[in-house]
Amino acid sequence: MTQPVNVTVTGAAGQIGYALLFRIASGQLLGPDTPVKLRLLEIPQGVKAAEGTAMELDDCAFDLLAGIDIFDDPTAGFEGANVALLVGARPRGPGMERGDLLEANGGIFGPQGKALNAGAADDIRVLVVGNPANTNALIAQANAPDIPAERFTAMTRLDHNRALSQLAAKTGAAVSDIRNLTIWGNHSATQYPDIFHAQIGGRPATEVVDDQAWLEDTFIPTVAKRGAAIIEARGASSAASAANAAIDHVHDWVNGTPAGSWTSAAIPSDGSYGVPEGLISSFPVTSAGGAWEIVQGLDVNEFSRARIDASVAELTEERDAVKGLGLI
Ligand SMILES: NC(=O)C1=CN([C@@H]2O[C@H](COP(=O)(O)OP(=O)(O)OC[C@H]3O[C@@H](n4cnc5c(N)ncnc54)[C@H](O)[C@@H]3O)[C@@H](O)[C@H]2O)C=CC1
Ligand SMILES: O=C([O-])CC(=O)C(=O)O
Repeated sequence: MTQPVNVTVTGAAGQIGYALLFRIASGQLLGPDTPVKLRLLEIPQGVKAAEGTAMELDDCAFDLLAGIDIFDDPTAGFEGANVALLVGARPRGPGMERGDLLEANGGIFGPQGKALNAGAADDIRVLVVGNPANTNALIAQANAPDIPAERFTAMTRLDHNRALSQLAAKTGAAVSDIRNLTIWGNHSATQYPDIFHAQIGGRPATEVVDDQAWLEDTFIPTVAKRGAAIIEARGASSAASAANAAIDHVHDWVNGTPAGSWTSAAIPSDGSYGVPEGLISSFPVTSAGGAWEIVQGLDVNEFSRARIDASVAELTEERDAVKGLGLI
């Protein structure tokens, strides 16, 4: 029998946690042959609810679930972790931008970075979901100097999936016919969903869409502001779709992306496409052998350049702000 993989989930008693844990335990995160041990990390007030969720996980009798432990101490929670999903953080409410959460949430990720550094397994892979995700990932990474920097990533897969779905609805194509969309930049309203390299059924997406006004005035703002639209409609921020995207991100990171297509993830920049080295920014990425790689050599037109630059400028401001707060 394969050794179980230790998966630590923070914010396990929250709404994303509730949508996520059952899917991890059923094998959707790592695949149908990999048993998992869940390590649920909560704040003390969240432990009782996490215990309730653990009871329900038991009641599913998942074949692949090799154990559940619950912690309120990050050092214990990340001990031996192979995969860490950093979800636990405050969600925004109506009228807020995700960056407004920096002060409330930034303080969570330094201690968690230190705890990961102290005790996580050598192959640790970290996905930050808690907002503002890119900059929180930067904070965790800065506090974990012994972990390779590229193991810290932030989630823009939900934005990517939203863009796929909007483009499918506009063109009547199946989602599976669409390839090589990209989300660039920050998981915020400045993100840039780029269809200039995308293909639909083998044809350039721009040619199939053939509607620049829709691209500028509908597609880009709909994708970029979808989180706020969900909050407005549901009265709470997206949960099941966020959990789904976290599953997609880690699944592809560990198991690889399909040949001939890429996805989007926020990973540390190596300076590609003019994004300052070290910023955790969303790129077109493929994964092979358990590592993300930025797709190279794409032409970036003027329209795209301006939008990528604006989102990267916001990331730079957030990095400077957390420097100012002494978090990195
Ligand atoms: N990157 C993305 O695409 C998305 C990010 N998010 C973000 O994910 C985060 C979580 O959202 P929800 O689950 O809806 O929130 P929630 O409020 O339902 O749950 C958050 C949970 O985290 C726990 N928590 C708080 N501080 C913690 C700490 N230091 N350690 C461990 N647990 C802690 C809380 O007790 C709570 O149970 C929010 O910041 C939200 O904005 C949400 C949707 C998409
Ligand atoms: O919008 C929010 O605050 C939650 C989130 O990140 C999303 O749904 O993309």
